[in-house]
Amino acid sequence: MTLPGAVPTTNDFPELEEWRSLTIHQHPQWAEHKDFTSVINELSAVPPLVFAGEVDQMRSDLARVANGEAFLLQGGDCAETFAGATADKISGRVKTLLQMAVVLTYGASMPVVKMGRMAGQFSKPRSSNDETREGITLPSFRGEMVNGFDFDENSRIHDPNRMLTGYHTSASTLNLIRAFTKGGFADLRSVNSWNKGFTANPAHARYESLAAEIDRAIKFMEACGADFAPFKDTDVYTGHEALLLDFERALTRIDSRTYQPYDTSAHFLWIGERTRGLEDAHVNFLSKVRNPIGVKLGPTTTADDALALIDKLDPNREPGRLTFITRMGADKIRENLPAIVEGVQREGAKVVWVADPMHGNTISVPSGFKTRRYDDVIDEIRGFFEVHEALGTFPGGIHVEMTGDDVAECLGGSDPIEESSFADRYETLCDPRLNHQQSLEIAFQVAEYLAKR
Ligand SMILES: O=C[C@H](O)[C@H](O)COP(=O)(O)O
Ligand SMILES: C=C(OP(=O)(O)O)C(=O)O
Ligand SMILES: [Mn+2]
Repeated sequence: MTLPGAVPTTNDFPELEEWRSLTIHQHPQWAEHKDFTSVINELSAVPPLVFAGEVDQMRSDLARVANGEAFLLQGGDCAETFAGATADKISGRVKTLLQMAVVLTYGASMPVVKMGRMAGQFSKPRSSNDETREGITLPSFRGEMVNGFDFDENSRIHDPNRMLTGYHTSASTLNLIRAFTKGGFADLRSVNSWNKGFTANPAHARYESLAAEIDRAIKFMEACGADFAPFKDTDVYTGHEALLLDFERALTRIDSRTYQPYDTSAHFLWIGERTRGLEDAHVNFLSKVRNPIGVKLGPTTTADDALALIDKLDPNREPGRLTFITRMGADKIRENLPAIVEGVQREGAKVVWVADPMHGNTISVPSGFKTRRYDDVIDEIRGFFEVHEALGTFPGGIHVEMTGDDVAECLGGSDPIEESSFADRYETLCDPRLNHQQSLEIAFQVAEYLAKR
């Protein structure tokens, strides 16, 4: 659609400023910082990280998920780090995501929409504002776009200049994701061959037959002379929690085709469990941009909460606009989810339902590490599938904290991670992630459920 006249600017959209007068939780204390205004001015002028057309494409891909015609895989670090934006680490994560996606595509017999918690996942809501170690209390670490992880007074200051580093690190990460996924690296046959490393591990013998089926399907396509050119490229979208509204507002631009505001910091943005207050700043701001939006729903969510969020964030009931990411905990999902899904069903709204099996299953072990048990993660996913199957709704996807590295942060899996490995291989700055093997195992198990549906 081309509209006549000059393209408006964000100044022509006063509703983009409404959030400023509302209650805002989990926001950095940096408005008085001497560099705050210059940073915001700079961020308001930098090029967008994503284009509105791609955002629209993702919304329509998610509409297919809402309609039960595609499955969503969203994964990446709990908290990305600036130092972690290296070619090796980014390719490890992209590779793992693509490997999972191939297995899920086969299991679901449908396209998989792929989204990294990548290229922008640099800010964290925390349970507590402060952290105390050996009698010293400092502000909590809130992600590298806010403050530093090192436990010293200087590092924990909320510094708006970090938003600029966050922007540039997101840009270089996204550049590499695009290069990998459009430059032949994502070729279906290579991705499938990487999965052979997983099944070669005797601990994963039970997944061999599924892996062999996928391999045979690809060989069959080759034998038939199928053209593999379209399978050399793929789309990997980006998404992060839209926590820092200063940053999100500064990256918002008016699309020259539609004259509508888009938050160009990522394709997809979600609102966290701690900031989803209906009348609060985060819900207000995200209701004003055209991106597909997610909301995390924790164990206290009621059907009325979900319906009110739909009215605010998806008043036109547009499939693909709104994703509910449920994170109840393995022990609560079967009890809490049905009423919410039934309420949404009664209303006739079409949302994407996604399971985050991580955030309701965090525990602390005596050595002090935060962890999650692989079995709880799988159990929450299983509960999510059971509820949707019973209600006739579509379990649209999974959202996991994962990495391509061989870390030891979550317990268990078929090649089990034990607590004794945490001392050497626990690297996350916030929540524990599934390592490469655990991530693939989740994909194989979910593919088995999807194949049975
Ligand atoms: O990633 C989610 C939250 O930021 C995280 O779970 C909060 O962790 P905390 O309870 O240690 O603050
Ligand atoms: C903060 C997060 O989750 P939640 O809002 O569900 O706690 C997260 O996804 O890292
Ligand atoms: Mn997390």
